[in-house]
Amino acid sequence: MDSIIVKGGNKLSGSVEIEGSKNAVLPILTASLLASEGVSKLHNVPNLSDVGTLSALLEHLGASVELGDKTVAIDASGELSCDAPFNLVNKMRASMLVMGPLLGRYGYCNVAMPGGCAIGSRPVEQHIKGLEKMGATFRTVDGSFEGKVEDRLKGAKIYLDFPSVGATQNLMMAASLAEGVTELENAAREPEIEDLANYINAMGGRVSGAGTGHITIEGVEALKGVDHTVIPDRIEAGTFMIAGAITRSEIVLDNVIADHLTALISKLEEMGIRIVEEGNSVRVIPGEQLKPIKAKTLPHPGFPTDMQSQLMALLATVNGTSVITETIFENRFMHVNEFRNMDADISVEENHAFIKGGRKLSGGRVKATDLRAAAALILAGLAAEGYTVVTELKHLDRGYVDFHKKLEQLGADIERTGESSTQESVTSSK
Ligand SMILES: CC(=O)N[C@H]1[C@@H](OP(=O)(O)OP(=O)(O)OC[C@H]2O[C@@H](n3ccc(=O)[nH]c3=O)[C@H](O)[C@@H]2O)O[C@H](CO)[C@@H](O)[C@@H]1O
Ligand SMILES: C=C(OP(=O)(O)O)C(=O)O
Repeated sequence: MDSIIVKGGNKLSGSVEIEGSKNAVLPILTASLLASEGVSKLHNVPNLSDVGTLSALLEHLGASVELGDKTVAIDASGELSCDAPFNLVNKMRASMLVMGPLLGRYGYCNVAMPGGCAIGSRPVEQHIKGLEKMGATFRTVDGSFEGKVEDRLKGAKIYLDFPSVGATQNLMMAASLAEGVTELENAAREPEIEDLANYINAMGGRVSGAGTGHITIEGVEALKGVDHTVIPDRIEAGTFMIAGAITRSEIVLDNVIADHLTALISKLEEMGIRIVEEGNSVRVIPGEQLKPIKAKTLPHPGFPTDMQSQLMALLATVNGTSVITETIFENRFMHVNEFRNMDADISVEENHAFIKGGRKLSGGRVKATDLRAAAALILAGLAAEGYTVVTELKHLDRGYVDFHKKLEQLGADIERTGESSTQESVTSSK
């Protein structure tokens, strides 16, 4: 079984290059299905297993997908199939994002339900309700959502009960080929939504207001393939900010949009860590004595749930009691037990975690419970006494390119053992 072994205590120094965003490239890959002519070429694509998984699904649907060095070329101009089977959908939630493009282009989709996952049940009723408002009808057959549209989707006014990232993306894509204008109210405002809107607009679409809670989409007759460069991964960047902070080391992160990280940066500053912008780079300068804080996860521009476990690792090294409140996913404290195995003093009441920090963490054998927990446990290992062994790395490979190699380059004492000790994420999962 693959594992990462970290010996804690090393200081880090130097710089690290941040990859393109996983959560931006996945919807953009599915949006490529909207193009009935031309080829899309995506740049700054991270070499992640999720990209391989989704590419395999697009190929199953009939698109041709060519993976290169940080690029993917997608030709979806031929006739596509509209059936996304369970074995290709169950590995990742983002597979649901083929629904909007298929309904928009063909008026039909049959997409298996990915089901719940470690961090919560993750229902999709906001996706379905919005698509129904645009004229689709759904039935569930053998665990799949079969959606049909008479003729063509129609623009509609849609209010989202919660600013769901995935629902906003699915509806934006569907509406781009609908007849008339769609207005999304209480839409998600994540930077990845803006990146998707920019891609759709370059393809010939008409999306305005992305990045705000009110998005307007004017449907067009057809879209075409284009070149697009994916935005930097704000969560990978945030994870490396914490790598600097948890080892009390000054490091530099290259290829970062600091404006996408305002909530995290403000929390780190509150703790006594300076984050200095230097063009497209940021320098992380931890103070000597860090302070405990309170943080609450919220939809963007609030503090991201995808940074919650990494922040918890850091707070476990800071004297005093910190409190983290998780409001996005009902079951995203699975890593707490693993941190406890490293001697962290953390208690959980409902959706609040109380972290009594300052006691030296000790190495141990721990299991990644989800993607971000994998990174968080490795970060904790950097600060722990002795050796930490982190297993279940399939989660890590979904979202981090060469994580251990990047940390080693910065000076960490870390190695990866097992079959895929050299990460070959994209090709191995396709
Ligand atoms: C590939 C990708 O971009 N994944 C991100 C995306 O996931 P994803 O798009 O799945 O996240 P959503 O914003 O949709 O989900 C947030 C919350 O809303 C709930 N919900 C969502 C849809 C719905 O129809 N009904 C419903 O109740 C979910 O169960 C969850 O509790 O945003 C999450 C929240 O920032 C991030 O953690 C994920 O990394
Ligand atoms: C939860 C995450 O991703 P996904 O929605 O793809 O599971 C994440 O990136 O932390």
